Amino acid sequence: MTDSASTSGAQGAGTKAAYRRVLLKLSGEALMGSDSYGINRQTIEQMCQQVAEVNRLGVELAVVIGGGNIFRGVSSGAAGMDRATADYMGMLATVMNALALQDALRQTGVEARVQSALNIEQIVEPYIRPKALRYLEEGKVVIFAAGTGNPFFTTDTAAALRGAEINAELILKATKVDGVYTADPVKDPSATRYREITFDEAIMRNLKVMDAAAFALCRDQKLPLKVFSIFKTGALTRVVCGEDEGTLVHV
Ligand SMILES: Nc1ncnc2c1ncn2[C@@H]1O[C@H](COP(=O)(O)OP(=O)(O)O)[C@@H](O)[C@H]1O
Ligand SMILES: O=c1ccn([C@@H]2O[C@H](COP(=O)(O)OP(=O)(O)O)[C@@H](O)[C@H]2O)c(=O)[nH]1
Repeated sequence: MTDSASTSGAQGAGTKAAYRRVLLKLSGEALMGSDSYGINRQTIEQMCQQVAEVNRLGVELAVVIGGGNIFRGVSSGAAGMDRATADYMGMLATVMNALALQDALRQTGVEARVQSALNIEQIVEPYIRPKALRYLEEGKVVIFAAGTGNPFFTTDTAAALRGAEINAELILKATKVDGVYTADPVKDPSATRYREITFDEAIMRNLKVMDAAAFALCRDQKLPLKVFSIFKTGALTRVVCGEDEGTLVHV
């Protein structure tokens, strides 16, 4: 936990934020909600409400959005394709999600800017770090699209990378499960949830809630990570307020 809340002025409706700047990794696949493809309207609206709440608390929020709801380089739909080509398609999928999220946030009354790691300037502005920092200081949500801009990576790694670049105090991984478990809870119902765990232990135990490259980058940069459910109402605010929610992964 940081002590920045006292200096951030991040207060609202009796709730006090524990962080000044955070990076939220939003799973593309989780955006599908109960659908089998694309973006579920109810899920994205619910997420936008939560983002708006955090924005109102005065917390600077950047988002890295995934693309698994549309295309994944390693999916069966990409079987037989050149891996790098499939990954570029996956990155383009994240740009579509970023635009959808920006639009949904605008409808919720939150100003957001999209920056892409791949140049598609007719659609979104390119990633320019100082500009992203300026937007954050202005209270705008910055959505980082196209992952790291490189094939063979994931948006989890992009979250760790951008989180380190913008000096985020915490990476928030909003996903389909409510934390890190002793085993994949989808496959093993007897798995139990950790309240906290170190990066080394998570890597050593091969707990696959985030890929190893992302874990390693967070660990090396001493960037703590909270894993929590995208579907639990109010969970994002509780995490940002330092409450007991999900799993904290730390050095
Ligand atoms: N030890 C574990 N604890 C929690 N989730 C796990 C674990 N091992 C595998 N998972 C799976 O990892 C998924 C989240 O990671 P990932 O596939 O990267 O999803 P996302 O689309 O959120 O990036 C969860 O839905 C869960 O089923
Ligand atoms: O830096 C990156 C980020 C993403 N991707 C591609 O984009 C897809 C979608 O991202 P991801 O699987 O991380 O999305 P999520 O799991 O959040 O739905 C990946 O499968 C990769 O094919 C990539 O090649 N490089």
